[in-house]
Amino acid sequence: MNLQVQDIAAHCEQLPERFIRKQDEEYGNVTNSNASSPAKIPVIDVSLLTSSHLELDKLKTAITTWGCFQAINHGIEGSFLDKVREVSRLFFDLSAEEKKKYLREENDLEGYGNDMVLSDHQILDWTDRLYLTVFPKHQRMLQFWPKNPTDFREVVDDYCSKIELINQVILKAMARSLNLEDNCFSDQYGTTNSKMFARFNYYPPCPWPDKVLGVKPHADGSAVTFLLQDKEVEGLQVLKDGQWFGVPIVPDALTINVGDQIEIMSNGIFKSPVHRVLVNTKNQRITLAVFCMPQTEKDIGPVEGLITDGTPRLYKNVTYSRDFFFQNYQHGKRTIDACKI
Ligand SMILES: O=C(O)CCC(=O)C(=O)O
Ligand SMILES: [Fe+2]
Repeated sequence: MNLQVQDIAAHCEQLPERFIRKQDEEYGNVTNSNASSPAKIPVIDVSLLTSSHLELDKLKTAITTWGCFQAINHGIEGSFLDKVREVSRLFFDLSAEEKKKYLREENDLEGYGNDMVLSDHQILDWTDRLYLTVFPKHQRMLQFWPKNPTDFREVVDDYCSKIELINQVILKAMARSLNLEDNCFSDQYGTTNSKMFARFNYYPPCPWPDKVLGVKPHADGSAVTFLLQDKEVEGLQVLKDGQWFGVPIVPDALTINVGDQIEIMSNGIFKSPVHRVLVNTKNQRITLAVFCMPQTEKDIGPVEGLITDGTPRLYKNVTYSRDFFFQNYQHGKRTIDACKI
């Protein structure tokens, strides 16, 4: 039977071999060493992005260097963020039997389960996930949307609609920070059917925290990712200049990072950061990552206005699909490298 990580954490006395990380496993050109420092990830006041040049400059600096920032004053109440955390926790608190109603198919992402196994050599992440397509709405697979807690669906729907509004603000601000037309990034999303996926991540406490990773080093295949961190337990690290930095918890902030698709659209100016997750012996950690991106059928590519004699085009036009992402990820390659000219 396919055990979830939550079951393994509760019942196994020995760490199953499949989870043991290789200390020197490579992803792109990244080495997976243990060392890390606390990070000074920039904090951006979203409410100022429409009026303040200073804040726009801060945003630009943040995403050209770190590729991520902590967003405050984004318009979502702290009490509502707590509600989102609560329904996420209540779902993972359900019995194993109850959660299995939402189990994903073996070779599909949608639904509840641990790592999708893509190859025999794959090292598994110490995490269980619930993965849901949220937008476009007609592509929701409601059989995977928990009925319990009873307000789960409503809260997630509401939260994701609020995230979409923030996404629009951020995309416009990114464009303006480069003196481009407001809509130059959002236009590439297509007028309908742009995509949003929600991934609820559950990291059980782990008796062998040095031997596993919550999530292996990766960059997101999204355009922009919105992460609601656990309120108390840290674990996320981001790679900058070859060094790992811990991402601290900022109360009521959303941790926002650029994904590969904005790196491509910005012709490499904005960076899609490599990140990973560590786990600990004592505390479970629950996060919610929301991935926003253009409709899959649509080609994306660098914005014309950014291509000049001095700054030639760095990326091809590509259709950045989920399959395209996983074909590269499976072989320890960065998808963005396959998009380079
Ligand atoms: O749980 C986290 O802190 C990050 C999760 C993540 O990187 C992802 O879901 O892509
Ligand atoms: Fe990620």
